[in-house]
Amino acid sequence: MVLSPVLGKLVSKRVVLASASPRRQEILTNVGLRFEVVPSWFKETLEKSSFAAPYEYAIETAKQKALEVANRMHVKHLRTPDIVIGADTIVTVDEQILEKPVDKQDAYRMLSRLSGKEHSVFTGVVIIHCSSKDNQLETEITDFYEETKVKFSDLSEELLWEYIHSGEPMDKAGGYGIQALGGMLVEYVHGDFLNVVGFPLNHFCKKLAELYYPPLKHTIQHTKHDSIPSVDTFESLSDGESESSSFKEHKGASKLDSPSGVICNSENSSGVRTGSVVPLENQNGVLDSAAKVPSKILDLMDGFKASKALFVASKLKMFDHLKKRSPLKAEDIANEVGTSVCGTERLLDACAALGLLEKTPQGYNNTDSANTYLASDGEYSLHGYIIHSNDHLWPLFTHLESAVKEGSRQNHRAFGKKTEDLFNDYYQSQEVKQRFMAAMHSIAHLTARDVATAFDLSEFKTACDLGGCTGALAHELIQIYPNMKVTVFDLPEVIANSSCFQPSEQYTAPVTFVSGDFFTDDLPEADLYILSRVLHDWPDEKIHVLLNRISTVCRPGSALLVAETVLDEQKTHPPRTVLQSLSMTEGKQRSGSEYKQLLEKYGFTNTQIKITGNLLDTVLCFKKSQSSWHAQK
Ligand SMILES: O=c1[nH]cc([C@@H]2O[C@H](COP(=O)(O)OP(=O)(O)OP(=O)(O)O)[C@@H](O)[C@H]2O)c(=O)[nH]1
Repeated sequence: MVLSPVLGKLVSKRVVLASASPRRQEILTNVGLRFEVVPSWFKETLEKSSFAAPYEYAIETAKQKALEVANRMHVKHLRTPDIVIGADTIVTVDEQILEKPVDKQDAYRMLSRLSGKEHSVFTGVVIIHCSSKDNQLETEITDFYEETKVKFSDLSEELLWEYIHSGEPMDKAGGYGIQALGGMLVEYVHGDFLNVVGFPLNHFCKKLAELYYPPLKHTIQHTKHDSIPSVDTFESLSDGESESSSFKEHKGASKLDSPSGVICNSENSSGVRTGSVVPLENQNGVLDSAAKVPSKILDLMDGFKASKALFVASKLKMFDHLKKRSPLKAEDIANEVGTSVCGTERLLDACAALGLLEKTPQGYNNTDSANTYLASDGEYSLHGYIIHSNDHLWPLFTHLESAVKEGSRQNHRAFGKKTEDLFNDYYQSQEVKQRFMAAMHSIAHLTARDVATAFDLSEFKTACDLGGCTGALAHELIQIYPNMKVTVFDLPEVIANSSCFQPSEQYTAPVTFVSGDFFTDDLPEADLYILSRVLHDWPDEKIHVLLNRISTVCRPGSALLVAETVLDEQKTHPPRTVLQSLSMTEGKQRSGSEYKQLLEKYGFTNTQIKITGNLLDTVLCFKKSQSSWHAQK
């Protein structure tokens, strides 16, 4: 796999695409980049005549779009992204810049100018690395542009108007979409096709490679850096926590003239070359193919060890101890948690190797991520979900072979109980119940902001989160939409245990908790119903009952918001969700078109899907009027 490592460097980062363009989202999603979409509010009104060249205008517009999003996220949502990507596509012909047509006449004006001629398409792209210092947003901006030449055939008036009436030109630079009907107008394309569509992917990957893996200084004159460097060089770099510092080191280093100032992936952190790597490098600082190892496969082989190390360190509350007091030596932690010193030291070293802890001569410290996500009182603690993964999912996955052979969930093998009995257990044992709720709360709290902001929900005055468990999403909704009244509807046993998960702050409009079973009891009235991480869990018969009931209580114009991870149409992405299916629940994960189809069956229309690039995507659909729904059935 030659392409992914450079994008893989972004996996552990909060990446935001500051663009409403569905094409940009698709291009980046298709190559496996996970990102959040936050469309920019920057109005494209810069004075074109003040730029010496059209590409400067495109770059500046892209920069303003991205900066607006970075600032807004930092100030308004108190969430500083790691990276914001912005882009702007323009067309130039006869020294004029064409953007998106404002109406059909404007589209006509643009397309008739392009008819029979060659024009240029420029996309300016900006990558902003953000950080927060003393609550101030700090940015490092990288920009570039790409030009592609496109020639149109002579367009007859009839063809031109037929194309305009298709509606395609309206949201596209220059008034055409080369990827669809507009492709029929094109005689030739010289350059990157995706640049015309709105995002120069090839140049973007090269830019990332340059940023994250600058070539060794002493080899620069030998290196024609026009392709994405080879994989193993990248993969030998660590991912995760240390990434941002490695980016800074590389950036700083690339500005230095002396080769000794370059910190590269074949040097250790003290700048000393590691013996085994040096002799294997070719002139470009890239490992020779004879020395290549299948890193990805090796990582997969070892993945279970890493998971278990994380689970055990979490279960033993090592991250909690280190959050309270650090640095701590292995003996201190062993004493606190009652484990052997030698075993504890090995586990702590493993956690340091995985980038979860820092090891210093004074002892071990939590990384920032460990404080935020792994300590049980961390702001976005995943502790509950990690314990659930260890105690519940791990035993199930050890029986994966039987699960695949039999095509069924392996609760009987893993826990000696049938699925139904195990489920009932959840609501009998207080400890298991709390553990399960803590797991659900971890994920709901972590994803609440994404789900609540994927669409503008301010038009809804009342919402009901069906199966809303601890109310994590409900609390986020009332924070973002202070005029909204939110009800959480869940089983009585769940509601009875939800009080310990409530945030300490007081809200003016509190969340209302109502107990009931959404398969049998009356559903509270609401303008917006929410099903977050519900549908994938249930078999079709149950989903039929649930959606039928929601559809019946939903008034025309009311809406349903579904939060799930939406699979790509091939159902191989995102891998986390595809792997989740292996637990063989009776439910299933769905693609965007499957959700759309499913919801339409129950009278929901105008389905919009937002791929957030994070843990949960969202699907919003509206209830049709009864008459039109029945007419269709
Ligand atoms: O052949 C094609 N050419 C252009 C496009 C699409 O056109 C728009 C260009 O507009 P802009 O760069 O201003 O981007 P917006 O859509 O307004 O989104 P932002 O939120 O990023 O400003 C872009 O969507 C291209 O994809 C096309 O589809 N085909």
